[in-house]
Formats: sequence, structure tokens, C-alpha cells
Amino acid sequence: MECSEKRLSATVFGEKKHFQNLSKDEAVNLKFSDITYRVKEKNKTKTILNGINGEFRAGELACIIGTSGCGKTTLLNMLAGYRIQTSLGQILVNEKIRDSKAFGLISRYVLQEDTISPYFTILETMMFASNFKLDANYTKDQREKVVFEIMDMLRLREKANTLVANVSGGERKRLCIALELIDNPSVILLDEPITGLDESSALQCIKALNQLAKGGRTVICSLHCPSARLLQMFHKVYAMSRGECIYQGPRNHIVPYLEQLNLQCPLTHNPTDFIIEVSINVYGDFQNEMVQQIKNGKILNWHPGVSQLQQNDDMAVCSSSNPNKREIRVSWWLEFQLIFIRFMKQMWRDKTNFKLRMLSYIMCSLGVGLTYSKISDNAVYSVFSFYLSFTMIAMIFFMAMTPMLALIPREIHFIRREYFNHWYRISSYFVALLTSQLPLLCGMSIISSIMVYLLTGQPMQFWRFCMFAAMVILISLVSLSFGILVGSCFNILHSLFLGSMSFGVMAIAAHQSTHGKNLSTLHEVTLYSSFMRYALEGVLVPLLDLNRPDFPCPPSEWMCPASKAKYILMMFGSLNISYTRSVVVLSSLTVIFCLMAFLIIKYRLNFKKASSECKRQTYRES
Ligand SMILES: Nc1ncnc2c1ncn2[C@@H]1O[C@H](COP(=O)(O)OP(=O)(O)OP(=O)(O)O)[C@@H](O)[C@H]1O
Repeated sequence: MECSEKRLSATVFGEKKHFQNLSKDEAVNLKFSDITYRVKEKNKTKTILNGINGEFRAGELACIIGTSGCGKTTLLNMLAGYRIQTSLGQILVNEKIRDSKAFGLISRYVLQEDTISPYFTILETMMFASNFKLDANYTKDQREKVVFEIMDMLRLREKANTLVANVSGGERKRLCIALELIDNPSVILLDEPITGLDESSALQCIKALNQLAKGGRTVICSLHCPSARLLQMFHKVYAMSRGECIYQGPRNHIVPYLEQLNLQCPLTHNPTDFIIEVSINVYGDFQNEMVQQIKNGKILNWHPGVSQLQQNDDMAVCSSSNPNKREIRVSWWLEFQLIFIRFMKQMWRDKTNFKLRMLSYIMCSLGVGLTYSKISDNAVYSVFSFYLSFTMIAMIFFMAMTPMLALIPREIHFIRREYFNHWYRISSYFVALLTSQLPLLCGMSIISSIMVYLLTGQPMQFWRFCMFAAMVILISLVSLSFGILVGSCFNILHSLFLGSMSFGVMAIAAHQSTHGKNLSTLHEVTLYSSFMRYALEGVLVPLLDLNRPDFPCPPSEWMCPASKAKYILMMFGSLNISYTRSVVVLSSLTVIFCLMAFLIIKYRLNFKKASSECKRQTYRES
């Protein structure tokens, strides 16, 4: 609350101080020592970070430089606590061992890949984020002021009403940064924030980060090779090569540092270009000498004459061991509402997808209805009622499941950044995702039921139709949740393959008609292990059971057993069907699939890889 008042007075009612002052007790110094990260690759262990050390202090704009593949992203991921466990080595926050959860609340990480929903404008995206990131007592005007201030700083105001789908790569990158600045974090980590930007946009972006650092934040970004002009903005350079630290200190000390190794930086060269050239052995292999000279990062701030390890105390930044935590500010219910509205808008704006889904429901229902349009007119065709039920289930299953197989893997990709940066709880997101699918799903299931029921001339009994439509909705729900479950486990390609495959397997299991009534225990177990079986029974009850009127016999037929619905049920070994059982099983499966999907998504979002060495240690200990 105190924090929010400070922000209000600083930004909304006063001059633009939002990014100038960070309260002293929120200054965060980040130190790491002996960080090693190894991965297993084809029975070999690959070392990505090799016992590196270093420090990033509040009030500094620091850049991690190095060639592609030297380990910059891995180091940033580790410092941010993103997808990698700090298994070997230590990370200290204000001289105390980092508590990942508490650190997550005061730090924000701008990832290399800029995954933002393309269906919203820049302003809408910013306002959406501000709902979670600013205190609930902010008015819309106050939110807008904060949002516009950040947009001004990152030169995004002119593009406020442009859809993210239409903005340039650089603007999207700046938007990613802007989103994470809204809640004024103490630590900002950015992975390649200027890749793909032209020199002037990059300069603008780095200027903004420089301002943030001057306001007391710890700003760390990884860069490939900043130009001399950009380099002027940085207070500290941390150079890496092959997973080790080769330099750490002010930008203007790079040249004397290399001179100690008899490496003369040509006058025309940018020092960072030069140190990178040295790291890739253009002038011979100096890797070990450089690592030794900087003690793999234990020398925290190199300057001429320094060869001993020293404390970095030349920065007048007050640090506290307990930076203020920023808890999630918005209630679960409000989070749910905001995400639900975003999903609905997204669905509406993705018009092609929306129209295709509606059209495919209508066309398929029309196709099914017309194919089986004669089954109620003549007992000769009555046997096709069974196939009608099956076709209907197949149609509903695919219509409800397939969009989820494409949506969920894409969504996991989108929400990874938002969830990691503490925008919202995963439970509110998941419930919003689920419920936002219901209006279209239930609406189209009802329309399909009406079309198929009428076109196939089923008995005009309202209660019978309601049972049929209710079962179709239930089958849609279980298929939707099954789609979410499969989508939460695999990528789009694998999900689509497995989703279709599973239908084949379940359909075979659900459909053992040649065995009639005399099913062995094994057959019965296989039959009822498929949720398709319960769906089939649930549809057969309103279509063929509950004293369905007889099918009309053609005058030419003197014996016409197929006019009796019970006869058809008997033929397919389905005399023992129960609507209630189908409802109970399908509802339970819907809940189970949803719960499993929720737990899997949560696990995937929280999953952190440990160093392979640490895994072996843990294994040995256990
Ligand atoms: N899980 C993994 N399995 C195998 N190799 C990995 C794994 N994670 C990272 N690497 C390798 O570790 C090295 C460092 O990766 P990292 O992404 O940190 O590099 P980087 O310096 O950020 O590169 P760039 O500038 O191109 O983004 C790369 O060679 C990468 O292929």
C-alpha cells in the first residue's frame, strides 16, 4: 500500500519520477559464485557454465557480452530462476542466499523470444498488463498515465493503436520491455533486448534502460556485440567465452585489461569487438589467461593495478537484505474476469478461426443429418441409427478436441513469460481458458443437435431431444478436456497426431458389436475403458431406448423385427445401456482430464532443469 501511494504521488500527481526513484530499501545487488551448469548430450556431459562468478549492483546498467553460444542466456536464465535450477554454485541477493520465490516478486525477465498475442493493440496489451501489475485501487486514468509514461520512454505512443500483429520486430521487442516495467521492478533482466533493432531504436532502448538503472534498479542485459555508441550507456561489461568469465568491469578498462596480456586494441576498434575477437582466438588462444586474470569473475570490478579479489564498494548504493516483496495484487476473481475477457476478445478477433469453427459444425451436422435422413422413415434403414450415433460422436469429438490441440501448446508458449513474471495465478488462467470455450462449444453443440435430430426425423418428443442435446454437450465437454490434456502434454504436431490416433483406438475399443451379448470379461473391460463407449450409450438411449416409437415397416416386408428399436440395440450388444451411467462417467472424466491438464501445465511452467551433475549427486544421495 505504501509502495502504491509512493508511486501515485510520484507518477500521477507529480512530475515524471516513476522511473527515476526506487526506494533505497529496494536496491538489489546480485552476486553469484562458482556457477556451473552441465547438460547430458549423447552420453557426454557438456559444460555450459564453468564455475563462473560475478556481481551486478543496483544503480548499474550491465551488459553480458560474448559470442553466440557462449552461455549468456543460460547465465541470465539462472540469475532469473527461469527454467534452470541453480544447482551448483550460489546466487546471493544482497549478500544473502537467494530465495527464488521472493526474488521472483522483485525481478522481471524479458525473454529473447517476444511472444505476445497478435490480436490486441499495443495500448490494449499494456492496459491488460497494468490490471495485474498495478494495485487494484488505481483508476483507469491513473493506469493510463503510468502506461503512457512507459510508452513515451520506449517510443511506443505513436503505435498505441496498432495491432501487435502489425508492429515491427523492434517495436514488439520494446513492448516486451515496456510490459515488464509497469510494476517498477527492482531487478530487470533482458535477453538480447536490441537484437533486430536499428541503431537509433537500440540507442533509445538502451537509454531507457540506463535511466532505469540510474533510478536505482539493477539492469542486466545480454548483447551480442554492442557498438561503441551503445557501450557508452553501460556502467559495467561482463564478457563471457565458452561458459567462463573473461572480463568484468567498467567499459573503459577493457583496453588496459587486454594490454596486460599484450593484446593491443587497434585504435579503430571498438573494445567489445576486440575482446570478442580475442575470445574466438583471432589473435591466438588467450582463454585461460583471461579467465585466470579475472579469476573467472571473482574480481568483481577490474581496474588497472587490481589483481587481488576485492569487494565492490565503490558504488554508493544502499542495499537491504530484505527487499520489499511485491505480492500478486489482484483478487483471483478479478484475474479470472480479465483473462476471460481477453480470451473472448481474442476468439472474436481471430475471425477466420471463429468462422471456420462455426462453419465446420454446421456443414458436418448438415452432412450427418442428410446422410441419415431416411433412417426414421423406414425400418429397413433403422439399423443405421447405431452408425448415426457413432458418426455424431466422432464429429463432436473432433470439433471440440482439435482446436484445443492447436491452442494449448501455443498458449503455453504465450503464458510462460506472463506467468514467470507473476502477472497472474495459473488457476485463474486455466479456469478462464476453460470457461471461455464454453459459449461457442455449448452453442454449436445445441445447433448441431437440433439439425441432426430434425434432419434424421427422430421422434418429436421434447424431453427426448433434451436428453440427446444434453448428451451431445457432455460429449463436447469431455472431448474438449481431453484435447486440453493432450495439448498440455505435447507440442502442436504431436498433439494433433496423438489426438487423432486416440480417437481410432477408443473407437475400436468402444465398438465390439460382433460379440453381441456374450462378451468375455476382457472384451467388457476393453469396451468400458473407452470413454467413447459411454458416449455411444448416452446417445443411443434417447435415439433407441425409452420406448421409442417403432420404425415404420415397408408394406412389402411381412416380418419386420428392425422396426423395434430394442431389436437394433440387441443386435449391437447394447441392451444393457444406461443414460445415468454415461452422464456420471463422462462428467467425472471431464473433471479428471481438466485436473490432470491443470497439473501438467502447472508442472511444465514451473519445471526447472538442474545441472546433470547435480542430478547425479541427488540420485546418489537418495
Ligand atoms: N539443454 C541443453 N542441451 C544441450 N546444449 C545446450 C542446452 N542448453 C544450452 N545448450 C548449449 O549451451 C550453449 C550456450 O547456450 P546459450 O543459449 O546460453 O548461448 P548464448 O550465449 O545465449 O547464445 P546466443 O547469443 O546465440 O543466444 C549453446 O551452445 C547451446 O547450444
